[in-house]
Amino acid sequence: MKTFDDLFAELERKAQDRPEGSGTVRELDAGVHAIGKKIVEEAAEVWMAAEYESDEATAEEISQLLYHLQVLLLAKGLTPADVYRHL
Ligand SMILES: N=c1c2ncn([C@@H]3O[C@H](COP(=O)(O)OP(=O)(O)OP(=O)(O)O)[C@@H](O)[C@H]3O)c2ncn1[C@@H]1O[C@H](COP(=O)(O)O)[C@@H](O)[C@H]1O
Repeated sequence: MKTFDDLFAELERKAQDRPEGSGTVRELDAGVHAIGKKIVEEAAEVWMAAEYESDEATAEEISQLLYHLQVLLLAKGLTPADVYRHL
């Protein structure tokens, strides 16, 4: 099972190697403004799923929100350690 840190390591490699067809590369190229909009959209989907959908659907929406937050970390040159420091 993939963890938060596993996913971040994978996305760092994608950002570096820029493989064809990577959604992460596409999103990084779109920039912080576009990534921020995805985060807001996914956060709303988490809220709606939690109120009106199943636990499984909620977990899936949370995974997508975490993914987009990680893309924002990469776009800003931050790492999970920069976040963990504040937890
Ligand atoms: N975990 C994710 C992940 N979660 C969410 N997403 C993206 O976020 C979108 C969210 O889905 P929605 O249901 O909101 O879809 P949507 O609004 O129709 O999406 P778009 O039109 O914006 O693509 C998905 O279409 C994906 O583009 C993800 N994209 C990639 N990953 C993982 O990231 C890694 C690298 O992916 P690539 O860079 O694409 O190779 C792989 O391990 C992937 O599994």
